[in-house]
Amino acid sequence: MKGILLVNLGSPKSPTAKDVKPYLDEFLMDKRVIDMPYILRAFLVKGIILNTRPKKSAEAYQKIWWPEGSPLIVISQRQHKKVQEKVDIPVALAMRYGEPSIKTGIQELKNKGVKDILMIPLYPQFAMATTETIDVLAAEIIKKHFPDINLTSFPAFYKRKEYTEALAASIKGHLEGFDYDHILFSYHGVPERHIRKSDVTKSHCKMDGQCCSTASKAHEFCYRHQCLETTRQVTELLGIPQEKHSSSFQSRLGPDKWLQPPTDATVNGLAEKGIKKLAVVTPAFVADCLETLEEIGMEAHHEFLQRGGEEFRTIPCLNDDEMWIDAMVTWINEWKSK
Ligand SMILES: C=CC1=C(C)c2cc3[nH]c(cc4nc(cc5[nH]c(cc1n2)c(C)c5CCC(=O)O)C(CCC(=O)O)=C4C)c(C)c3C=C
Ligand SMILES: [Fe+2]
Ligand SMILES: [Fe+2]
Repeated sequence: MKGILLVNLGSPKSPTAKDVKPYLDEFLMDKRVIDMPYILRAFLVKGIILNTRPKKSAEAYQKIWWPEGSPLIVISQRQHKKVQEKVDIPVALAMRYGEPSIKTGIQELKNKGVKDILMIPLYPQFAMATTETIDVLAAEIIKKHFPDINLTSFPAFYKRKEYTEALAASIKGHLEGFDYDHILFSYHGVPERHIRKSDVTKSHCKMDGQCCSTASKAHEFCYRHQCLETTRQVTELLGIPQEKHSSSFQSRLGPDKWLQPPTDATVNGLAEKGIKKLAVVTPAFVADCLETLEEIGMEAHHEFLQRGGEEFRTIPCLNDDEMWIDAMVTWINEWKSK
């Protein structure tokens, strides 16, 4: 029998420093997230970051936590339930960090008689820190614990029309009645080094403003290209002119050079340039989470108003939007009928 495994990032068990610490430990000790040799990574994460960040992050989580739990988890559960209602094969949900684990998700499917799994990492754009780490861990788990199960991973879906059309329709709906001056596409950032490491040609990605719009084999695994391409496709579908939109990268952590331009400086710069009505959309996430609800919905919103902006609209992620659920159902049915 065939089955589906949906995988997202994961959240701490509760918004307390005590529960945020092990979550950050597992997350940041992943060599595809902080891609340093083990000794250096352990020094940076266990010796420095874990001393102060859990408390600061817990405070941020407390601001966005829902009575039912972490928004990322609750929304992922809603997505899981809706997809399951629309397909006739078992669907399980797993998280890369924390619970429910990928191993538990595969076990759940196996218990239902599944031998052939389509795993869908819930990230529209490929990144070493997201899609790749899920693929690698799932392959290790299969090899070690479930050698009789066949697993196929669904690639990043940034250019599938079901996704871009669902995103465009959702943005359109959320912009209704809002006569915005500018719309910012804010993607989660990654260090520039991650882009170079994923460059299969070893020479294409220069982060020079040209490479991502020049056709290359590198783009299959270029996060920056896939983000900029997401913006291009969606703005084209919505007819948003060039001068009314831009893209930026949020959530920088650590001393490395991250993708440019940063969202915080971009939002501040737009306000200082006289933009009064700003909409922000976050297409690197398919479920609202700390990065969208707090960093954009609260922090960026506040900074924009402080600098003379008048109206700020955070466009929700796709969450359990029907067109998005139907997009996943279409991909599942296509795979199922192969
Ligand atoms: C080196 C650090 C990080 C990289 C690289 C990174 C890439 C990356 N992350 C997401 C999606 C999410 N990240 C989230 C939270 C989060 N991310 C980092 C660090 C890196 N992310 C940290 C330390 C945290 C935890 C919160 C904090 O302390 O700031 C989340 C939210 C999770 C939640 O529980 O709500 C998501 C989702 C992507 C897509 C990405 C690369 C493309
Ligand atoms: Fe992150
Ligand atoms: Fe590029």
